[in-house]
Amino acid sequence: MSVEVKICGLSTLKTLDAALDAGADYVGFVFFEKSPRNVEIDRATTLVAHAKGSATTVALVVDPDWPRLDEIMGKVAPDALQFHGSESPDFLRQVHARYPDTEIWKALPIASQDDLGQLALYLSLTDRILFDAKPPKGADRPGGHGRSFDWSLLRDLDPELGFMLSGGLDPDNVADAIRMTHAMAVDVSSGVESAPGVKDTDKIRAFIAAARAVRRERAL
Ligand SMILES: O=C(O)c1ccccc1N[C@@H]1O[C@H](COP(=O)(O)O)[C@@H](O)[C@H]1O
Repeated sequence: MSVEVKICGLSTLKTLDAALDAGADYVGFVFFEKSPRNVEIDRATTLVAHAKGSATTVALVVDPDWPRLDEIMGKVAPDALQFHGSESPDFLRQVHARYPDTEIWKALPIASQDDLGQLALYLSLTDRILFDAKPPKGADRPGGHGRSFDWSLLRDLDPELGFMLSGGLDPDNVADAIRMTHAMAVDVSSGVESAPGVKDTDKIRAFIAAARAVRRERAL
């Protein structure tokens, strides 16, 4: 069984190449000014063009307005949009109508069993659900804090949902996270950095190798 890997928050060619060479399935770029991983449109356009065909390119956005979304879609042209804010199901329906060829992903913040109730609202509208930890109180961004949540909350979910697990993953814990949740895909940002926004090529390689090792074990 194959575990897919996304490396998010890339902003340089060197670290993007490290992720691609190590076999990342997805590479993510953050379009949120308050994030230390925010990338400008011109740089993102270059990075996405470089990655096209090697990995699925994902633009992470947070409650974007239409001009911002149109700019990202018009210039950067990612394969997928990862909505990481409070976007409503109706808004995502409108995004799909406007960009029918683009995958729509939705991040859901999880801290308790009740939070899984959101799944029913978004499942049929999205190509992928991503579970993330809730941000700390007063945080100025909804993700990318290196915080994990109680993975056992996902234990009874149908792995066929194809959900992606994120939040506080790193090379040392990703194998346990996959074994416990049966996630079909994992996503990391802080856990492969040497400082906020500074990706570390050794950690990227170690993370992908650790996730791939679980794939081999599960295939035995
Ligand atoms: O990375 C960010 O700065 C960010 C900003 C706004 C929303 C989401 C963000 N990151 C995403 O959050 C999850 C978990 O990240 P981490 O591995 O715990 O750092 C992941 O999808 C990030 O891409």
